[in-house]
Amino acid sequence: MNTIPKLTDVYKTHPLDIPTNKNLDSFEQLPDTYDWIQPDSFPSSLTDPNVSLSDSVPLIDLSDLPNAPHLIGNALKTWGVFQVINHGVPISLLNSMESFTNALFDLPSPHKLKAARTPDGVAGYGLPRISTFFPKRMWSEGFTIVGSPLEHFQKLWPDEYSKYCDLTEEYSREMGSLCGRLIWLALGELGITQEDVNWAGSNGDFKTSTNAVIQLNSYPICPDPDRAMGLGAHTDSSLLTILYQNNSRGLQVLREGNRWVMVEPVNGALVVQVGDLLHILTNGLYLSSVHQAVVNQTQKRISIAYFFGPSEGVEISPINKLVTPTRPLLYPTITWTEYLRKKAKLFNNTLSSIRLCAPPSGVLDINDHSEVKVG
Ligand SMILES: O=C(O)CCC(=O)C(=O)O
Ligand SMILES: [Fe+2]
Repeated sequence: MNTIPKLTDVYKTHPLDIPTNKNLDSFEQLPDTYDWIQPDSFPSSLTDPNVSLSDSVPLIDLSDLPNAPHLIGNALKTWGVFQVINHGVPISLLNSMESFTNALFDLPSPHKLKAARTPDGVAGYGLPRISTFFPKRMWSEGFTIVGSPLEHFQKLWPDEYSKYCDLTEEYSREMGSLCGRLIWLALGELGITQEDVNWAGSNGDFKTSTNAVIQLNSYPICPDPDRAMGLGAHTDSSLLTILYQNNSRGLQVLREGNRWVMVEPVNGALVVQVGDLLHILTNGLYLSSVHQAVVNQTQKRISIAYFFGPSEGVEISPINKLVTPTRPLLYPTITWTEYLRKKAKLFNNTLSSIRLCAPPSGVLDINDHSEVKVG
């Protein structure tokens, strides 16, 4: 019998019953329940003077050789995020995924609820799981795909489900191979080779040792965007996340723990973010990106996040070569499932809760708010 806990079982021990939003498009005024009280742990957002106008997230051309790997390494050490162009994922595929995502969220509410996520499940339609950690509701809805979406898609599109299954499968394949490529470029910059990562598979392609989750997000037009929040500040639990936001602004990343920077949309670009597990794998050298999504009054926004992580049962620990006398072992060995279980309870305190010793300076500690100015 297989006793390895499954990713889809993460919430079995910690069910969260999050009621879905009313149809957000119908509100002419922001209801009080969505009037966002700035969480005291991070600086506030759009209208905050701390939103930086001068800093911008690195934009890297993957075909720019031999410079790209070095630029990636630098971006991940200092920002934990970059945008990439010439990434090799066909623009037509990105366009199709965007149309599909719009089609999904444009379905009438009762129809979407046929594929609602259960309180102890991971996949399906619903509010962001992180909603429970914030005092007010978020101006967004989401749909999570783990493994095959067949059952849910059959409920949503009884006649057309197979074309959407094929589309998400192709998207997953393309994103998976891009993630593998990016991870090796990023690790190569730290002097890490395939021999140092024994779980990557015999030819290092991660094919049998990784898992993925696709998160579709929708942010309807908001009557009072300065008081609302699309998705509260968080880090992703993945190794790497690739986000497609097309031409719509909304994603902000926390820079040096004290100011938000808007990730300005670039045509055809993908946003690459370090997740908590890559931060652990690199013994804290690559920063887990703290980010949030804000909303706007003029244009509905969608985003598509692809979370790339290790398969169930793969144990992640800091790579030996990255543990030195000046950089002691920061994190214990942990699987993605174990990590997600902790995160379901501890949210943004998870990394610091498992940390084995104080981080050397330069490691972003999302719980160290001493420098953070609260709006
Ligand atoms: O919509 C965005 O820009 C961010 C989405 C995100 O951070 C997530 O799905 O984890
Ligand atoms: Fe995220």
